[in-house]
Amino acid sequence: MARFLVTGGAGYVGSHTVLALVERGDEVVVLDDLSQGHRAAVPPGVELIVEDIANRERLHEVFAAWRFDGVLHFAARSLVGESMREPLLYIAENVSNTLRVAEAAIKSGCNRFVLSSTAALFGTPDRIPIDEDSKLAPLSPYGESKLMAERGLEWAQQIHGLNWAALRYFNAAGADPQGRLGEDHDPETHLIPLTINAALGRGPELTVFGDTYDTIDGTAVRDYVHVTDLADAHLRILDRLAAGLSGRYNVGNGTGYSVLQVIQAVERISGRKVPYRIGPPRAGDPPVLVASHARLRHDTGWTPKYPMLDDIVRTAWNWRSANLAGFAESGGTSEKR
Ligand SMILES: NC(=O)c1ccc[n+]([C@@H]2O[C@H](COP(=O)([O-])OP(=O)(O)OC[C@H]3O[C@@H](n4cnc5c(N)ncnc54)[C@H](O)[C@@H]3O)[C@@H](O)[C@H]2O)c1
Ligand SMILES: O=c1ccn([C@@H]2O[C@H](COP(=O)(O)OP(=O)(O)O[C@H]3O[C@H](CO)[C@H](O)[C@H](O)[C@H]3O)[C@@H](O)[C@H]2O)c(=O)[nH]1
Repeated sequence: MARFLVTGGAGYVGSHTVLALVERGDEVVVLDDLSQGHRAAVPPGVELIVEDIANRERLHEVFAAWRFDGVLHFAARSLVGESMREPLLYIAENVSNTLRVAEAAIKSGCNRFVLSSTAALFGTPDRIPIDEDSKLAPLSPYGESKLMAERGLEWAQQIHGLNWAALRYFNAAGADPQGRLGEDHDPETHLIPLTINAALGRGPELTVFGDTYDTIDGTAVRDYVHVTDLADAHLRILDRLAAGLSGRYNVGNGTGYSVLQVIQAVERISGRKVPYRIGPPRAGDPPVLVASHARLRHDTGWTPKYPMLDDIVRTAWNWRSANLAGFAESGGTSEKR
């Protein structure tokens, strides 16, 4: 059994990963300021420290007190659109917070670090599928901030011997197949929950951002990867870091689906019509993002257990239709900044 700190562990991808760690018998402490996360997303028995990771002194105290074997760093600002309005805030916060967590880890002797990174590093990719050697050219301050964080960690490896990995998620999607957790952001910007809310009549009609791309039906194509598969990638990477092996990995299914295909999947699974209209393309949206996960599979044996879009959408639909008000229904609160 090992002990891990999970920053942002009350959020979407973090909470699913916490659950997977607990299920395999690891001890977990969550550090989250609940600006987006939910108390109810933290499993019973897991210590939740409500704190801003920008608090350097507190970080050092937490690392010194718990002597972690590793840290999984999810906490970040992660809205691409917001980053286009607040570039300096995004870069300053995401980079400095990541490096603060790494600094506290190193100082306490904890030398396994996993960074939640992103496909947004690649901007408009030079080839599909995107492998780890594809050109890095972020189109947003959000993507830039994650690239800079990766570079900082590389220096920490060279100079301090930190074993670290960047997991560059493509589009995290779906919900715990047993229905214990799901996706609940405020504001929600992600396609699948927005489409489900539109089908449920609980949100506005969906706007499809552009239908004139050079794709199967003119709408943008993304690689939706099940959040439980993402969680599994973290567990495998932690084992690899224990063997002293660092690396950067793209994490996606290797299959792309268009926005209209997602709408059709939600209609199939829910049995309801999705009200939508076609709008203009969203600034900075690449037409197609699809991952090669060959490196991750080769190095860790990872393969997606839920690669089919219908399965991804079904788990998201099951959770949302059973929790119409999200985590608020299970007594959870989000303590907004
Ligand atoms: N969801 C995706 O499709 C996706 C894709 C690529 C990368 N990522 C990255 O994965 C990570 C998790 O994404 P998510 O979708 O689960 O986001 P999320 O917003 O659901 O989770 C982030 C969590 O971090 C917490 N947090 C934010 N700032 C904090 C701070 N300063 N101090 C303490 N806690 C703080 C929030 O309260 C929240 O619980 C992020 O780093 C994001 O950039 C997500
Ligand atoms: O109302 C909407 C919302 C989204 N989309 C489209 O649906 C697709 C998926 O959009 P999301 O906003 O769900 O996700 P993104 O691909 O924009 O962004 C995700 O992947 C990025 C990597 O490229 C970042 O990592 C980011 O954090 C993560 O949310 C895109 O083609 C987008 O244009 C719509 O048509 N209408």
